[in-house]
Amino acid sequence: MRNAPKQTRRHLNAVEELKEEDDDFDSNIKGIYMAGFRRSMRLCRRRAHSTTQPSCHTRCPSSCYSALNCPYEEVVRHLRLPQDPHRLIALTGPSGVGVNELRRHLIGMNPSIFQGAIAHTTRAPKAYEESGREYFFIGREIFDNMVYNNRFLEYGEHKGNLYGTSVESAREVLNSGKICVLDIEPNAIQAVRTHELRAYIIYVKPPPLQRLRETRQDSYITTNYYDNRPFTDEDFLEMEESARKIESQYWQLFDHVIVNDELQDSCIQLLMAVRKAQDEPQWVPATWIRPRAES
Ligand SMILES: Nc1ncnc2c1ncn2[C@@H]1O[C@H](COP(=O)(O)OP(=O)(O)OP(=O)(O)O)[C@@H](O)[C@H]1O
Repeated sequence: MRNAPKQTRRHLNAVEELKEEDDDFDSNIKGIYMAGFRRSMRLCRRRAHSTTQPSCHTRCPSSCYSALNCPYEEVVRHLRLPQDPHRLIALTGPSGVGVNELRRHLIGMNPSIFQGAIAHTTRAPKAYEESGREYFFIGREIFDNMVYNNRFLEYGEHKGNLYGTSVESAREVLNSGKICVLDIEPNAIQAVRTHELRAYIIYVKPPPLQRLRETRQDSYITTNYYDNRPFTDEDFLEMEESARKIESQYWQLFDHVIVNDELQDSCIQLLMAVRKAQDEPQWVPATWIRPRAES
């Protein structure tokens, strides 16, 4: 689509406008409700990647302490106690690598254990939608207020509507005893690495180019024009370039890396990583265990 001639592009823009109502990703997959799994949010993120002016924003952790700016971070070995809430699982990676696919599979494997966080939006609900099920439908003023009060882990604008994942939504899943599984942009990692959410960060890495070509033969990439189309080599190269940038900036914050080659293998690796995160001792920032030592 990036190379579409002007005439085609104009036509695509018109199609895009006509399809404005179809912004969201299918919310009910095999009878399992996928709260928080939304194409609109992903498209908003993708646009942020392609411009220098980010349209997605993330929350500054309460202390604004940044492990990114600090060459060393004090860590301690920590085992979650059975009575403690689960650690949040945050999946991240370059666009198109399969972050959502893996998240969807994980939740689908056992929806009574894994759950996404319900997002907030300022867009109007559709006839079949209920606030608190597909989204929390709120007015712009309330949304702005939530932004002002630092209540979103990340938020962004898409087609004039605001979308965001709140700390409370994630907390609610964790407090219910389930494991909250989010897909986030790398720049939101800091927002979930908190004493409360204790996020376990899983980076989804693309396999080498030849394996991308082989494994994605029958896969489709979601474009900004809402038409799913087969992957091209240009998409793969873009994905690799994006992966390089993400890795150079965030590698030290990843708890686990999954090379998303064969989907089935990746799903098994993901399940094992999630179990380890919850049930085995892990290195975590010392400030999570002794919050006061942070200042
Ligand atoms: N291991 C894999 N093998 C084959 N196809 C895959 C694999 N992983 C993901 N896919 C397919 O690649 C496409 C893009 O995956 P997905 O939508 O999960 O990307 P993403 O990382 O969430 O990126 P974005 O947020 O930009 O959509 C989907 O069609 C998905 O089914």
